[in-house]
Amino acid sequence: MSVVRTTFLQCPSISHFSTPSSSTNPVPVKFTVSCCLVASPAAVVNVNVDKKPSERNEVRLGLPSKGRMATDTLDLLKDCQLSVRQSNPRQYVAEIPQISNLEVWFQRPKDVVRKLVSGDLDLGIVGLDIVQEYGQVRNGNDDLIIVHDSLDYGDCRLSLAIPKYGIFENINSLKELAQMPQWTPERPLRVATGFTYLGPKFMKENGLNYVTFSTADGALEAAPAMGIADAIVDLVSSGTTLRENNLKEIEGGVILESQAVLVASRKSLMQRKGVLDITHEMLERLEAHLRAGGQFTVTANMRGSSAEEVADRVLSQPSLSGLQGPTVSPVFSKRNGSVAADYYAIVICVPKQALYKSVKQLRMIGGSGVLVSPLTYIFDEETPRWRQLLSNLGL
Ligand SMILES: Nc1ncnc2c1ncn2[C@@H]1O[C@H](COP(=O)(O)OP(=O)(O)OP(=O)(O)O)[C@@H](O)[C@H]1O
Ligand SMILES: O=P(O)(O)OC[C@H]1O[C@H](OP(=O)(O)OP(=O)(O)O)[C@H](O)[C@@H]1O
Ligand SMILES: [Mg+2]
Repeated sequence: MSVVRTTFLQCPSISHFSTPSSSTNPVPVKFTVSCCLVASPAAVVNVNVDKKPSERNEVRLGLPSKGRMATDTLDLLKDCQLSVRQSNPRQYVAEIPQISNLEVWFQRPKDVVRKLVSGDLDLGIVGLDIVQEYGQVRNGNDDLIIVHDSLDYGDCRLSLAIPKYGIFENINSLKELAQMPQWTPERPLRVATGFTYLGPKFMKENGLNYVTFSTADGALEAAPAMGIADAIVDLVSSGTTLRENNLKEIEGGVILESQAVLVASRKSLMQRKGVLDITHEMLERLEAHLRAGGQFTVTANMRGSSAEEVADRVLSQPSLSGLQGPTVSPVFSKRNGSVAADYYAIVICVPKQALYKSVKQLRMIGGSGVLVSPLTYIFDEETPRWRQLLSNLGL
């Protein structure tokens, strides 16, 4: 018999228990809620308050209202020429003037996901960890669709960590942790986590049977040293917080790699007018911007007998093929009264990491006057993510 029990360390407004279950049955969970709900005055703005959610005509995008994702999300949208216009930082509704009929709602990341599930939002940008934790992906339910899975910020991982000291000193893998004789039904492994769905699911899937869970709102890394827990499941990025609290990650202990994602409600995509078009536009802009972020445009002059001969020289170098081969144009000059092209200008896109290598290769084949500029957007043919979304929707 396994023990998977969840109690709260702090802020005991919600108690959350589960009864012991066999490993094949889902854990029945009972919630006891003992808090009062207070409507936030700022959330009651004069937008559609008299309409049922299904009756609204506007498309709604949920963005993180606070925390480390908030600014980065606004910056990313701005870089895609989708600046969010918020008349007052305390107002939770805003607009993106570039996209008509779109309302932006600022919410806590977990509420963005909950509201996507409930149909009160249509699109959202949050961390993948939050989508997996709160997105009801739980019962094989595919209400939410990840439209863009790597927005290139908010990188972190959800990881199990244990103390470096005491009985854990020589434990370096999940397998070793599971095999420790200390864990029994009477004295289970105590894990503190804010991820009360993903944490227990991971432990169960990995055969850790005698485990009990508790949760807190922050500073989880203190729980082992305080004697409240043996291990924690929390987000890690640089690893500094773990290190400073004498904790370590172990082999096999990464539950999820996360970064910011664009997520949509399947129902909205299929049923609400305008959602699919707005999703397409956002996806195109995001892809074009993110793709460009990794590249420079490089131009150089090269002496040659013809455009083909110059192109041949450029293509002989592995780092100079660009996105679709080089653009080669004649540079005309007047000599002895007649116009001739002795030089050619070449334009290529080069991955940022390969810049110096590319410049050296250009020089080697006779390139001079090399100019390097940042790229803002690369709009390619229809993005694979769009095709994937349509096929996911059966369209
Ligand atoms: N250390 C980190 N490094 C990078 N990204 C992180 C880190 N911690 C969290 N994130 C990402 O940022 C998201 C928001 O985290 P943030 O800490 O801002 O909010 P929160 O922890 O839910 O709120 P709060 O800390 O105010 O209770 C997370 O869901 C995750 O995707
Ligand atoms: O690996 P690191 O770079 O040290 O980051 C990890 C820390 O970042 C997050 O906490 P956050 O700063 O969001 O504070 P919180 O505990 O209040 O959420 C997370 O909960 C870890 O504590
Ligand atoms: Mg945090």
